[in-house]
Amino acid sequence: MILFPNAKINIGLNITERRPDGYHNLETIFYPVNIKDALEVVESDELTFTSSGLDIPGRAEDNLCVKGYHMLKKDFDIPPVSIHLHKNIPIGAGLGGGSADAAFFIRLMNEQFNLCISVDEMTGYARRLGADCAFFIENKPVFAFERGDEFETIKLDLSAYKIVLVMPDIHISTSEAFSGIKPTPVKDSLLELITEPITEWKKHIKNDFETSIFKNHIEIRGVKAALYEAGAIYASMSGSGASVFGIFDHTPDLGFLETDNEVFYL
Ligand SMILES: C[C@@](CO)(OP(=O)(O)O)[C@H](O)COP(=O)(O)OP(=O)(O)OC[C@H]1O[C@@H](n2ccc(N)nc2=O)[C@H](O)[C@@H]1O
Ligand SMILES: Nc1ncnc2c1ncn2[C@@H]1O[C@H](COP(=O)(O)OP(=O)(O)O)[C@@H](O)[C@H]1O
Repeated sequence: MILFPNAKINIGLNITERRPDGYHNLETIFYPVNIKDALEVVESDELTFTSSGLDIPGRAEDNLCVKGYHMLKKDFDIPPVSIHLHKNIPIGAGLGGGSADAAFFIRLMNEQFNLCISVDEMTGYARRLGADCAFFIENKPVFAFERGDEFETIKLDLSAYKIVLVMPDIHISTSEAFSGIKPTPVKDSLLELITEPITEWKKHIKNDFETSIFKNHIEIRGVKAALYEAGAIYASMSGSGASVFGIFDHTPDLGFLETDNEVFYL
């Protein structure tokens, strides 16, 4: 069976406090976007993992799909499988690509081997693999809170707009990004701010990672400024970076960004 795990963007990201477990409480909007990997699972004599497309740092046994397999194997009588991942979603980008693969792997195994795992249980399994992994089980726009793994569904439909995603040649790991953060409580919750017209978002909706990441990587700040100059209604770095997205009411000409960055018109 083949599934196509998609990326997400974060619209707003407030990191509010450090938790005793070493994680941070945060609030953000997760919104699914149309940039996808391809994930294939075939029953086999032994567990194997191969990949094509973008290079994935780290060993195959540390891939989140393989971790997902071992996690499920403890609780279910599943056969060995050959996993093939074609990687297209940029890595170290704040797009949750690895988390999407892991969540789609759980969904795929559930369907392929009739494991009868409920959506709530799949969400629980996904949460064990990574904070934003749980979002990709239902894969609908949500307000996320606590570690970013508790959700409230929101009505948000950006299909009338053009979303452009720009990936500079810089990769930032999530833990590196958290090291530059001083948590701050929020005045106005994103759950309220997101209901304002998109034209108002620029004034109030921010990503707390931008301050420290922009200080260390001035090029990323430049990409965001360029998106606003090109007419974006709203632009922001996604998650812990390094990708930046712009929301437009038309398809912009961003040819000038394409020499130094990868640009996706979604
Ligand atoms: C912070 C976000 C916002 O979208 O960053 P992105 O990865 O999407 O950029 C995500 O929730 C990340 O989710 P995910 O990438 O699954 O995080 P994990 O693998 O669980 O954690 C990686 C590391 O990030 C830090 N971490 C992550 C989530 C959180 N709420 N508090 C944290 O402090 C921890 O240091 C942890 O060891
Ligand atoms: N299926 C996968 N796809 C991408 N990265 C993966 C995968 N499985 C494990 N990883 C690891 O996760 C790291 C990317 O995580 P992170 O920096 O949080 O990225 P992102 O910006 O995509 O959320 C990679 O460096 C890689 O070592």
